[in-house]
Amino acid sequence: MVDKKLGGAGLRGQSAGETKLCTVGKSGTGLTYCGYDITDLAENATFEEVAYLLFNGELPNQAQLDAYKAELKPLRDLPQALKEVLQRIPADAHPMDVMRTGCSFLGNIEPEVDFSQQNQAANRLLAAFPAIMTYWYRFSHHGEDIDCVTDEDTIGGHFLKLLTGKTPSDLHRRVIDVSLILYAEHEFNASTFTARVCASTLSDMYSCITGAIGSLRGPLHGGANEAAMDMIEGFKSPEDAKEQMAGMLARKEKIMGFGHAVYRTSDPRNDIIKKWSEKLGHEFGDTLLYDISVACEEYMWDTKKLFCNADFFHASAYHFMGIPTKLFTPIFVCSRLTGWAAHVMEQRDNNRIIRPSADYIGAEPRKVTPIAQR
Ligand SMILES: CC(=O)SCCNC(=O)CCNC(=O)[C@H](O)C(C)(C)COP(=O)(O)OP(=O)(O)OC[C@H]1O[C@@H](n2cnc3c(N)ncnc32)[C@H](O)[C@@H]1OP(=O)(O)O
Ligand SMILES: O=C([O-])CC(=O)C(=O)O
Repeated sequence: MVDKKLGGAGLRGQSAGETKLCTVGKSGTGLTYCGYDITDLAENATFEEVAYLLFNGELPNQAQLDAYKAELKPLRDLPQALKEVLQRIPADAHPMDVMRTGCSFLGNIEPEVDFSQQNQAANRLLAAFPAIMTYWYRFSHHGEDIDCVTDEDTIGGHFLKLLTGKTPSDLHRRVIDVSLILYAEHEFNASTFTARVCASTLSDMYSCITGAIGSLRGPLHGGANEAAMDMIEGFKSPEDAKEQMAGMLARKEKIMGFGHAVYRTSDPRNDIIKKWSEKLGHEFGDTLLYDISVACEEYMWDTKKLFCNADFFHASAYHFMGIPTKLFTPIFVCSRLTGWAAHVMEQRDNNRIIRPSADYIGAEPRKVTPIAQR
């Protein structure tokens, strides 16, 4: 892991543009948003403050934060036409496909007609994504036609209340808020780069975000938190985890939730979510899943020098909060939308269409043989 191959396939380590939004793998803890360290933000800010920071470049003061939250709250409800679309999506659909469709459909009925509406479009998605996910989930899985408005003050609390219908505990509100902060932004990762490529053609905000959701869906990116959950659920004990992981590595299988395209020795988000996972395990009254996760972490480091990325301890943390596994990656969407939209705005500010070149490795020039002679 320490000797990561740079350049070549995957554009690893190559600069593909400039950003003021984020640094990954630089000095300090290795992740900053607009100059603020992720650990500082996770301890001393809320997700709405981070969203404001990414969209405006500065943290809000209290009056600005109050005004921003007041602006977002009326945008939480879903139009009837969107509810009807969500009602038609079956329970066995992939929830990331639901998010992609929800985003795309909203772009049909509330389009971003010109770029002066970009903040409005981003705020609409930020406020409405929790309801898109939970309205579909509760309708398709439990036949409930839920009210998409809650009295919860924050986006995280609003999501938890929509999911369960119950007022969340302060601990759960805080953990989901921290999780949304951790997932909000990460420089030129695959989904953000997708959004920027789309933005560079001067396309609309909804198209950029819809494309980004498609890229986040894969198990090598956002889908890893669900894949990690599926894996750790199959381990009976910390000892069993180590034994089974040895087999997986011998079969050259990828262990989801480990490794990173940029970080070499650790992901700064891991320590933060790991601590919250431990706390939640104690509150849950059964820390087995946490203990198994710690055994996986130790084993992977000892044998392969591979470390947990942001996704690994999110699996146990979300599980302890009673969140269904299939909603893990959609929560990532609710958060990363802020980073994606901020990058779309930044790309538009100084745009040139993104169009790299390829090294040709195909056939030498040749003539078309008439079809009867092929
Ligand atoms: C929020 C996020 O999106 S974080 C990323 C979430 N994704 C995952 O957790 C999926 C599992 N991890 C991976 O597939 C990879 O580590 C990635 C996609 C994140 C990064 O890929 P790369 O930058 O190509 O990995 P890297 O160059 O560090 O790989 C070095 C070696 O370690 C191996 N390796 C890397 N990660 C893992 C893993 N999780 N399990 C097993 N082997 C691994 C690679 O196969 C490679 O081996 P090789 O040289 O024999 O081919
Ligand atoms: O940066 C990456 O390649 C993946 C990642 O951790 C993220 O998007 O949060």
